[in-house]
Amino acid sequence: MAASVKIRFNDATRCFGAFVALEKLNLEVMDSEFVTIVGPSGCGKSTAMNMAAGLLMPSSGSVTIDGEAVSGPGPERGVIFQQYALFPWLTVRKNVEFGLRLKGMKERERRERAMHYIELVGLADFADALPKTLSGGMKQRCAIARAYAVDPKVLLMDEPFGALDALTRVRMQDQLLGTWTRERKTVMFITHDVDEAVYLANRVIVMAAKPGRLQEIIEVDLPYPRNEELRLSARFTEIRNRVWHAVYTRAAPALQP
Ligand SMILES: Nc1ncnc2c1ncn2[C@@H]1O[C@H](COP(=O)(O)OP(=O)(O)OP(=O)(O)O)[C@@H](O)[C@H]1O
Repeated sequence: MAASVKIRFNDATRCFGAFVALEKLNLEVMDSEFVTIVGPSGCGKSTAMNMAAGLLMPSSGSVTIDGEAVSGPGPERGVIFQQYALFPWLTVRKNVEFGLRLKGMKERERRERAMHYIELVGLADFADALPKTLSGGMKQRCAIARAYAVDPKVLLMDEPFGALDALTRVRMQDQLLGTWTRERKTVMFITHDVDEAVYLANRVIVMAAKPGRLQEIIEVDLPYPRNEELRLSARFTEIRNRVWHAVYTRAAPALQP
């Protein structure tokens, strides 16, 4: 069966006053696809994602999810930012249960469901811990479990691993891919890290600035599951170099003196 379009940006444009932050973005993200978005600072990555999240409305054009125009935030879209945004006074489990409580789920079911996702991200031993006792990587895993628990159709992730050290980051990438392989949500993931963009994605969306716009789409025809060996392969290096070239030579020409 052919994959259906999950998220569609249709000439999506966003201005702030006279400033064009994003110009006529046309992009289709397929159901169950993992796309990453890279590009220089200010190219409209977060603007595009916030429009899909319903946190920002297009000035013209539209963004649809399953063919329905996005008109505000909704439970079918899980949003994860670089800052972990956990409730500091709630334990890991209570944080993960939060959205389920809002949905009116009964306590027992809520607890079971929360624990399932807490185990999935490897935090079972920390279910009763408060966020302040967790490392950055653990907090972000908690945020991911919380997003997954409400069973969104789409995960929107804005530089979720940007604040993590290199080793934790690589581990988080593997864990996220493991979860994605099992659950097959549609994922849009913003990053500044070209290696991360290639390692995770089916396709890398390269954007350019002034005005923010789509520059190029690069297919990543590497098989899943992906692993460290793959990162060292000639094919990975070749694709990484293509993305690098698109971002740093074409989307972000050298700064003028
Ligand atoms: N609320 C706002 N008011 C005015 N300008 C804004 C607003 N939000 C974003 N912009 C501008 O729009 C442009 C695109 O911003 P956006 O945050 O989408 O870029 P980005 O590609 O995500 O950047 P970065 O990689 O630095 O996070 C930037 O020049 C930014 O200054």
